[in-house]
Amino acid sequence: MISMYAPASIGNFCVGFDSLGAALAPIDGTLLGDIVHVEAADKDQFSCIGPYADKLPSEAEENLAYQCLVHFREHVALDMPPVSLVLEKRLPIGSGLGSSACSVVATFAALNKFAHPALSQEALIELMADFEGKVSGARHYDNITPCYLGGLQLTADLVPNKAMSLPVDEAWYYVAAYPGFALNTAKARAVMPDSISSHDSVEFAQRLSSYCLLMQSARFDEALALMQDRIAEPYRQGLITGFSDAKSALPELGAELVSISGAGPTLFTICKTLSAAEQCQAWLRQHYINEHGFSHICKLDNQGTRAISLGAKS
Ligand SMILES: Nc1ncnc2c1ncn2[C@@H]1O[C@H](COP(=O)(O)OP(=O)(O)OP(=O)(O)O)[C@@H](O)[C@H]1O
Ligand SMILES: N[C@@H](CCO)C(=O)O
Repeated sequence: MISMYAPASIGNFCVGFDSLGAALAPIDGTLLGDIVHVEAADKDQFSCIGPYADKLPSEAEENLAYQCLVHFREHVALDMPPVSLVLEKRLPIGSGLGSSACSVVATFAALNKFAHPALSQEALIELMADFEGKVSGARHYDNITPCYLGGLQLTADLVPNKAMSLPVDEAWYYVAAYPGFALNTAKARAVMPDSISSHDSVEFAQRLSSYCLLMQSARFDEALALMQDRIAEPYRQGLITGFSDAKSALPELGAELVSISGAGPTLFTICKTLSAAEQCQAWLRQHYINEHGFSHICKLDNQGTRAISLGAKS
């Protein structure tokens, strides 16, 4: 059996709306992401299990992982033997952690490993983006490529091979806090204006290009000082109860940055020390997260999607 794990990710990464994303690895070893199991069977079978399986439509046809299987069989690997495909749905839906991307990436990566079709990495990434775009309201790569390739990725149609990896300060910690309610990505996109002014678009280009060059030059603190989201956050923060309070409170506890993860409602902080990350997490547990939420202190996941053995930590 092939068991493929795909990690959660932060879309937008504050300065890179639809263009910059990072994969997350909780420091306690928790597998924060979806797992897909594929093995040979007498006929194609699909099932969805795991803590968030009951939050998805019960019809297989409406599950992205099943749709990926059908597409793969009909258009990519026509001679693939029948398979049993099990999606272990471990990320909440509409969380801002790239939940649909996780299912799509884990499914295609598992099927790709099982059937070995002649598909380039770029073609596989495009296929993944097509399927994630079906539910999020637009086609973008900023959850897909960090989830698949790991690390921090500059990622878009114009980027060579769809993704370029950026170096990061390995000492930084990221606290990801899911408050316990869903925010639909399409809804969070709909509150944004259709167009932005030439001033704002020039500023966005300056900020993102400077950020990437500074990161590439290992001038991490200067890059961090540029981290502001003027594209999505002003419009989305009103959809996320508690975000403004967290944005005000956490810098006093050592957060260098507080921003929305993807379309929200998960927020993330960047901290330079573990003790600052722990203080931020304690505040978030008390003030931001309800009984259905969770938080993790993370590093970036530099491995991305990978085959795991079934004894792996959950
Ligand atoms: N395997 C799947 N994983 C996640 N969502 C799925 C899956 N299959 C179908 N869906 C549907 O896709 C939609 C996903 O919504 P949305 O894009 O808001 O969530 P998301 O991908 O979890 O968000 P985010 O990227 O912010 O974590 C929901 O309507 C959900 O029912
Ligand atoms: N870049 C996407 C990510 C969605 O998780 C958005 O912000 O809408």
